[in-house]
Amino acid sequence: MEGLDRGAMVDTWLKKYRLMYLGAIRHPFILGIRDGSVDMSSFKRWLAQDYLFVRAFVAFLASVLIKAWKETEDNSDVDVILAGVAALNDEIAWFKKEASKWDVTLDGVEAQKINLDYCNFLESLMSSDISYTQSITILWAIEVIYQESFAHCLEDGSKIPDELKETCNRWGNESFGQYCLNLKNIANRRLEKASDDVLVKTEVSLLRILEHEVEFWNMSQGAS
Ligand SMILES: Cc1ncc(CO)c(N)n1
Repeated sequence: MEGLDRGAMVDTWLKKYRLMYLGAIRHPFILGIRDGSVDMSSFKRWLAQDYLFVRAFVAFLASVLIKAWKETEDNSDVDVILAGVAALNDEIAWFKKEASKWDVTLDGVEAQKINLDYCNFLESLMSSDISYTQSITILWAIEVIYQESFAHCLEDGSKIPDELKETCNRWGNESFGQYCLNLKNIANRRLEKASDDVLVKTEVSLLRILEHEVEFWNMSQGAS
């Protein structure tokens, strides 16, 4: 794609798909958490389903780690991803603790169709046929949507109920924001040198992630 400034490919895409992106990071479910009107049964459904999603996400992250190890020269990308792996370890423990606080059972909970579809898509992205450039960009997209969604809940004027503050902090905190920025910088650096084929594949999968993320919030509010 000659003539296109690829220095900040990810930012170009965010502009191009701004409305869809806003649909994901300013979803009514998130706005409900921010203003305290969220239906607690929706929150509990989200909690159990997201736990299942995160278990699949662990495997996806491991696949990105392997690609980074194979395809990068120094250790810096691997270190960024490894920090993400460590954070997911904490996250899984947090889900278990949070679920018991809300009397939500995680063992034996069944994934809803929307969740299964998303997990299947994620699994297709774990294949060794998918380039490191595409996977790191997808990793960034999945993380930044949660980061921007929950950071918005913490911004001025929010009325989040006390018992949901921990959830918002988990993804809305500054160090998670820094992690997302690190992922974004890696993605931009890789995309700058990517072939047109990789660029097209990455853009298409990025759009699908946006759709799956919106669907995931819809599911939390009862869609099936
Ligand atoms: C559905 C979904 N997307 C993104 C994240 C970020 O970790 C998550 N936990 N769940």
